[in-house]
Amino acid sequence: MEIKAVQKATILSQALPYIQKYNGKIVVIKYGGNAMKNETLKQNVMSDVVLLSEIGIKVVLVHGGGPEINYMLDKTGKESHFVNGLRYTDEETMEVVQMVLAGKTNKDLVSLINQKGARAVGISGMDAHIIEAVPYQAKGADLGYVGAISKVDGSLILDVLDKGYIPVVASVGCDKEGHSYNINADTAAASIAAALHAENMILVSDIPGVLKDPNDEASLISCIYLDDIPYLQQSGVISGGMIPKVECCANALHGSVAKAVIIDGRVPHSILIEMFSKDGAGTMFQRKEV
Ligand SMILES: Nc1ncnc2c1ncn2[C@@H]1O[C@H](COP(=O)(O)OP(=O)(O)O)[C@@H](O)[C@H]1O
Ligand SMILES: CC(=O)N[C@@H](CCC(=O)OP(=O)(O)O)C(=O)O
Repeated sequence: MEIKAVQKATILSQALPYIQKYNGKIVVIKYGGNAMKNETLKQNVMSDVVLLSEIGIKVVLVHGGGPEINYMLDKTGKESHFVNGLRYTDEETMEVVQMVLAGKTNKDLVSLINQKGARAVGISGMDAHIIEAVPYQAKGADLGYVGAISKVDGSLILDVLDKGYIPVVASVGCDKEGHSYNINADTAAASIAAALHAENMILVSDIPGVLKDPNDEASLISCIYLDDIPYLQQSGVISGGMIPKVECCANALHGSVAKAVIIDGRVPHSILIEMFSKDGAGTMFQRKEV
């Protein structure tokens, strides 16, 4: 018992400088649908979010909910079709995406945070023009109502933070004519993190990070420099949902976010380990080798 207490005190004393570094700073945490499938895991991640807020860190929670969208589409007999990790989104699919993300998933997370003693405000990228979208058109792909982000207005999020609430943001955007767009949640997190000049953007998934071999969880790449990314893409090391994730980490760093990481939400307190330990967790993205 005594040894455990000493170990805990040591961990806390080592964490103190990091806790001080983040005080009053903005951290954007993107919570992906794959890491929401398990209730215990969800509770753990939300407990960490609440703890960060309690110690004076301004946490912005941006969330996805891909598996839940799949489930609802399945129920209505609609098949999901992905191109480079992005869901082809026709009008019917868009309705389901909006219902799931801005409705069920958003409010479930808000409720969990509130139960843990903090105060969360659930919004979507459509509120107060947070995410202005245009049709996504990269590489000649027509993905229907998938949105690329043309502008972010972070003022509502800043107001919510200043009042001591935790903003919980669903990744749905809107164009100038008021049409809804389906935004990949990693993309939404990176653009919001850049607009708010966040200290850290943490993408929480259910994999250890970027793996050299996606079938081998022990093959974690713990640090990726921006210059390494084209090789990882061209060689096929990253595919599917990892493509937007890696692009987003690069965009966040280009957009003045100090640090971007992909971590494993299945590891208890992985967010705290990432932020408050020397070695961090998962895969960290850096501008250049120093
Ligand atoms: N090199 C890689 N390392 C890890 N995962 C990879 C890699 N390449 C492709 N992937 C895939 O990317 C997925 C993570 O993206 P995604 O499913 O969109 O997660 P989330 O829902 O958490 O945003 C992994 O489950 C894996 O199937
Ligand atoms: C365009 C696009 O693909 N949008 C995503 C939005 C949700 C999301 O990104 O959820 P995860 O974080 O759980 O993957 C989708 O429809 O699944």
